[in-house]
Amino acid sequence: MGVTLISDFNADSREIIARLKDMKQKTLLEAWFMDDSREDPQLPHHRNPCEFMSPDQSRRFALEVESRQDLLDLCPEKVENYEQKLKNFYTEHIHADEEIRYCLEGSGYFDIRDKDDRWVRIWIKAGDLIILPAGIYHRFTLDTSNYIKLMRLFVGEPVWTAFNRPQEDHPARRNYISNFVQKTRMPLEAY
Ligand SMILES: CSCCC(=O)C(=O)O
Ligand SMILES: [Fe+2]
Repeated sequence: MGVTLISDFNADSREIIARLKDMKQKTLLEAWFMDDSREDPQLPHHRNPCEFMSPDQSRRFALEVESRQDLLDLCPEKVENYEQKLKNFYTEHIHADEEIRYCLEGSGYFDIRDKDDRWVRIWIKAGDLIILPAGIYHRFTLDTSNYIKLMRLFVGEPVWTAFNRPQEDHPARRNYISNFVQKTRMPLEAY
């Protein structure tokens, strides 16, 4: 299940952001470990047998966003250089800042690397909010429905830059490894 459903998108975007700010925690999205196949990325890529993320594997995030956002309507008719954009989104990368996305319509897959470098596929649908920490390796693709409408939210100045893997010396990567990956190796009671 997602975080919340905000169906009234015509509401002032500041109101939406205020509502997002009210949500103090993020619930587990539908997420699973991926198989190793290089076939069509838009297929679900479950392992056999399926291996879903457990609630304990999900982490909580406090959400603080400023009122900076834009909309991305991702389908062939509405986006220039659609094929190239999709290819770029599916290239493994990091950012210097958090990546915050709220799904208004449609669906798609965010793939993130876990601490053991396995791909975890997270299925984002209308009403879902995802916040990827700065420095986490990730990529994105549409699913077979071929459409998603995303609100991109930023803390501070919008920065789009993607740094493709490998980026082990990037400050955001180093910070992520020391603050996040090492903590997730500790037992849960240590939080
Ligand atoms: C379509 S939004 C997700 C793609 C992505 O990782 C990015 O924009 O950096
Ligand atoms: Fe990204």
